[in-house]
Amino acid sequence: MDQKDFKIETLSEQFTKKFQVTLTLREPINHDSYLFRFDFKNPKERLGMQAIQHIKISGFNMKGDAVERAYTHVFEQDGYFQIPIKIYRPNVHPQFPNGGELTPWLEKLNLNSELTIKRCLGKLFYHNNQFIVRPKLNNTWSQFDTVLFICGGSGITPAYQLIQSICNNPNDNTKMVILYANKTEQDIWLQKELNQFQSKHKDQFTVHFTVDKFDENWKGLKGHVNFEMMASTFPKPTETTLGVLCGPKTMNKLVIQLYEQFGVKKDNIVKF
Ligand SMILES: Cc1cc2nc3c(=O)[nH]c(=O)nc-3n(C[C@H](O)[C@H](O)[C@H](O)COP(=O)(O)OP(=O)(O)OC[C@H]3O[C@@H](n4cnc5c(N)ncnc54)[C@H](O)[C@@H]3O)c2cc1C
Repeated sequence: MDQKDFKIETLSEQFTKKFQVTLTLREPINHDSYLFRFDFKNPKERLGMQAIQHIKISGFNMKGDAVERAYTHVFEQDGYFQIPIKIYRPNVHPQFPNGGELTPWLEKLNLNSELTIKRCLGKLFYHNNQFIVRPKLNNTWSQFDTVLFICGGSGITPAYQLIQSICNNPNDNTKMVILYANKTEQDIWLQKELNQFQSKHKDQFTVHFTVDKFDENWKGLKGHVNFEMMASTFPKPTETTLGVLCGPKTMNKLVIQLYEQFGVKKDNIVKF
């Protein structure tokens, strides 16, 4: 697709059609997360979306009510795609005795079950070195020299999709720096893959991990993301700096304030 040909309306069918996929694999990643694999009926089919778009999975809560949630695939090949999913189990967190609505159902779903998904247009559209910020409201392509990311936990997946797309596009020299926050090192998703992107694209991509709890072997950053951490890891923002974020609600609220305080233009701050 060429930039000039892009119109949200032309993609509307892609984003309204619901279809069935089969859960074929659920491999543990750590204590509360799995890599889910979903297969299409047609072994040649793909999600075929631009970065950064997600899907919505429909399912049920424990009461049997229909629930829909957003997920971002991190890998796809002909016939299937994979998504890491964190499970919010009941009776784990004192504030949330019932756990999450959809993910406990996903954890218990039998392999080879069919489930319904649909493709969705996210808050940022990337194609060929250019972006549309908030594509539901705006049709203007912009170019950014630098993309800053602040992600927490499972919020890495949309960022990873964009990092992958930019690093794999030889015509895109956009610089990227990510601050990725987790409770412990075991909670970090895609650590190996992010480190590999950093080694392969030294001049373009830098990743910084920060964790709340650590032992004496931990070499990364420590504690919650704050202004000082941003100042020591991010380049000074300009008009063409994009600041993206994806994490838990309370973290997102703080990160938006931090980006503004750090000098990222308000219009260039995007929450996935
Ligand atoms: C664009 C986008 C892409 C996303 N991509 C992914 C992805 O690739 N992978 C992924 O895992 N998620 C992703 N998410 C998050 C996902 O959409 C769901 O919000 C998440 O799976 C929780 O769904 P739920 O119905 O189980 O929980 P909900 O009922 O929605 O409740 C979730 C909230 O309840 C609280 N909570 C409930 N139980 C617990 C518990 N045991 N411990 C701690 N807190 C608890 C937390 O505040 C948590 O945020 C994405 C979200 C967006 C917006």
